[in-house]
Amino acid sequence: MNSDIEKVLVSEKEINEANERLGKDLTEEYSGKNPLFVCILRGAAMFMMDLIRHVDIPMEYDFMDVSSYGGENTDTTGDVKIVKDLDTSLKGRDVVIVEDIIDTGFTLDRLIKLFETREAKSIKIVSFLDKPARRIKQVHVDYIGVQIPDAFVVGYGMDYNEHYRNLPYVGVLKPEVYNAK
Ligand SMILES: O=P(O)(O)OC[C@H]1O[C@H](OP(=O)(O)OP(=O)(O)O)[C@H](O)[C@@H]1O
Ligand SMILES: Nc1nc2[nH]cnc2c(=O)[nH]1
Repeated sequence: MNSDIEKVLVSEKEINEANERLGKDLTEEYSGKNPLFVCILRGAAMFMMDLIRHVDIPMEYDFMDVSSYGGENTDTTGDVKIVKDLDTSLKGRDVVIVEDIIDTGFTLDRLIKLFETREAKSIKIVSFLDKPARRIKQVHVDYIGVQIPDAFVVGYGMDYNEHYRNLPYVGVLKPEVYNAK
């Protein structure tokens, strides 16, 4: 285990189990619909690539980069900025927004409103993690991998100051890691 990690919250085994279950559910729901999976960079990249191995139907994907947290800031600003937009039209498409984590809900709330203006036929959300204790915007998350308590997590795509995204599990950092920065 990485020496900066205090505790593993979601193990590799639990990650694989969640992805298998979610992939099966999405395969059933979207059969015959050629859904467009929209990966919200950067955190959700690892999750989406694992998830779609279990989605056994024709589908497409695209990437969008939005940002509300930056650098050493582990709290939300409520201000969501589009850094890179989609290349694919959403008009008439069954869209699945793929997120790594829903925390305050600000990012998702903003994205859903934006995608509605782009005339998507349907919009559903799959998030690997859900942290309901910190919700400010009430958003409906259709598919959830794992619910976690109120803690700032890293790994499996998620960063602290751009580090730890490559860890194959989700964990909590030791307090001294923050103090050292
Ligand atoms: O529910 P919220 O409070 O809005 O938080 C969730 C968002 O925060 C994270 O992204 P972040 O801005 O950290 O960017 P990153 O994915 O590039 O690390 C995560 O990927 C979500 O998009
Ligand atoms: N890395 C990381 N990004 C987040 N964005 C919203 N919540 C979190 C979190 O717990 N960890």
